[in-house]
Amino acid sequence: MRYVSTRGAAPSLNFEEVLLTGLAEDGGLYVPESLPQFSQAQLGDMAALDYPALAGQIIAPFVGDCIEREDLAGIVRETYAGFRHPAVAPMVQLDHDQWVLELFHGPTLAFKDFALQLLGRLLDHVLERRGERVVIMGATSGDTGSAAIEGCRRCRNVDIFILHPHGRVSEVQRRQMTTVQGEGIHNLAVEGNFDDCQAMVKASFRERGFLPDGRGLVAVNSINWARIMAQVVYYFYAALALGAPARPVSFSVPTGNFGDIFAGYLARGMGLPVERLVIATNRNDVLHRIMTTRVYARQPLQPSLSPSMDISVSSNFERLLFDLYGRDGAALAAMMARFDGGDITLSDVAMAEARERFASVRVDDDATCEQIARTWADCGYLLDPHSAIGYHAARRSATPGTPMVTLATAHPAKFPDAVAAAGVAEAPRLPAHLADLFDRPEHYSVIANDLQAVHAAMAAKIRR
Ligand SMILES: Cc1ncc(COP(=O)(O)O)c(C=O)c1O
Ligand SMILES: N[C@@H](CCOP(=O)(O)O)C(=O)O
Repeated sequence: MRYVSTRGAAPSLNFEEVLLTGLAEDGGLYVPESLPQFSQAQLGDMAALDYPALAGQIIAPFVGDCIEREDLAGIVRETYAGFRHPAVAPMVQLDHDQWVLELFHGPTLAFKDFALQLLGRLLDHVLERRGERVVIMGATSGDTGSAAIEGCRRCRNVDIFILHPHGRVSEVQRRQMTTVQGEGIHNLAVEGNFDDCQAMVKASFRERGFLPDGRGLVAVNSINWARIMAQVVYYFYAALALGAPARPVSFSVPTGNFGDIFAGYLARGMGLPVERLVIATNRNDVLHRIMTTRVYARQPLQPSLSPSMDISVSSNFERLLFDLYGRDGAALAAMMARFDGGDITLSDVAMAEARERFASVRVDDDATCEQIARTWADCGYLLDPHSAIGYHAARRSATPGTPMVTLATAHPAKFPDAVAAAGVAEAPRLPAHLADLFDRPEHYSVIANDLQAVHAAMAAKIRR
C-alpha cells in the first residue's frame, strides 16, 4: 500500500513512513493511493468476528508488508484488551431504528483511544526496530491530548508535547492530561484557541529547526493517517452487527476536525453499505455552513458546551476535497493556498457529490442540553454533550427502515458541567481508574500563543 499527498507534490510513502510523520512535505495530508475492497461474501464472514479480529482484518491491507501479520495481530489484540467493555464498542438501542455506538470504554473515555492506543503500540514497535527516537506533537481541544499521552506514555523512544487551549477544555479533560507523570511527557497550555494550537503543529512540520539533529517529528492528530485507519473499524463493527451487508446502515457523527466521519466515508468506499453520513456540528458550524452555502471559511471560535468540537479549520476536510476534485493534487494545492488567504467556494459538481454522501445538522448549546435531558428522561441514558449533538442530528436525519447509529464519542463524566446545565441532577461518575483524578498533582506550563515560544520550550525539554 502506498500513500500520496492531497497536494500532489510530496513523495509517496509506505505505511511505516506515513505513521512516522504528520503533514506531507508539500503541506498536504496523506491518503492511500487506492482503498482496499471487501466483497459482500467477505463482509458476511466478518460479521462473526470479535472487535480485535475484525480490526486486524481491516487494518492489515493498510499496513501492507511494513509489519509482520502475526505481530500486527498481536498489537491489535493487546490494544483492545485494555478496554473496559468486553465488546470494546458496544451498542445501545435508544429508539426504534436509533442506536448509539459507545466509543468511550477506552482508558481516557473518548473515541480517540481506539486509534491512539493502537498508534502508541505501532510507534513503539517500529521505533524499537529502527533504533530511533522521535518527538511527538499534538494539538487538542480536550480529548486527543489525554488519549495520546495515555497511548504513548510507555513508548521508550518518544518525547511527547501536547498543546491545549488554556482554559478552554473541561477540568476533567485537563486533569486527564496534566496529571500523567513521565519524563518525556509535556503539556503546554497555549494562550489561544484550538485552531492556534493545530496551526502550530502543522507549522512545525515546515519549521523543524527546534528539533535535535535528525530527530523525526510525528503527529498524533488525525492528520496522521494511522489515526483515521483505526477509526474505520468501528463503522464495520456496528454495521455488521445491525445486518450489513444485507441491510444498509446510517451514521450520525459529532464532528469537528472531520476525521471520525471521514473514516465512515472510507468504510463506505471499502464496500460497507452506508446509506447516510450525518455531519453533526455544534455552534462552531463551519462544516454545516459548507454543506448549506458551499463556502469554506474560518469563523471566530466560540466556546461551547462541547469543547472538543470547537474547531474552525477542519483538517480532514482536505482529504474529502481531494476526492471531490478528482484526486487532482495541483488543484487541491491551489485551493488550499486560497483558503490560507481567505475562503473557498466549492464547485457545483463537488457540492452535489458532497451532498449525495453527507447530510448536516447544526446543534446549538440549548438543543444539546434539551437532548441530554430528554434522552435521560425517556431512556435513563446519559449522553455527553458531543454525543447528544450526534443523537439530535440522528433523530432529525433518520430514514424509516434504516438503522441510524450515533457515534457516542465521549463518556458524560468528562463533561459534568454540561450534564448539570442540562438539568440532570445525577452527576456522572468517573470510572474507578480515574476516581482520584482531582487529588492528583497537575503539571503543565502556560505559554504565549507564539510558535517561536513553543519551539523554544520544546527544544529545552527534548531529551538528547
Ligand atoms: C468527544 C468528541 N466528539 C467529537 C469530536 C469530533 O471528532 P473529529 O474531530 O474527528 O470530527 C471530538 C474531537 O475531535 C471529540 O473529542
Ligand atoms: N477534538 C479533538 C481535536 C483534535 O482532533 P484530532 O482528531 O485531529 O486529533 C480533541 O479533542 O483534542
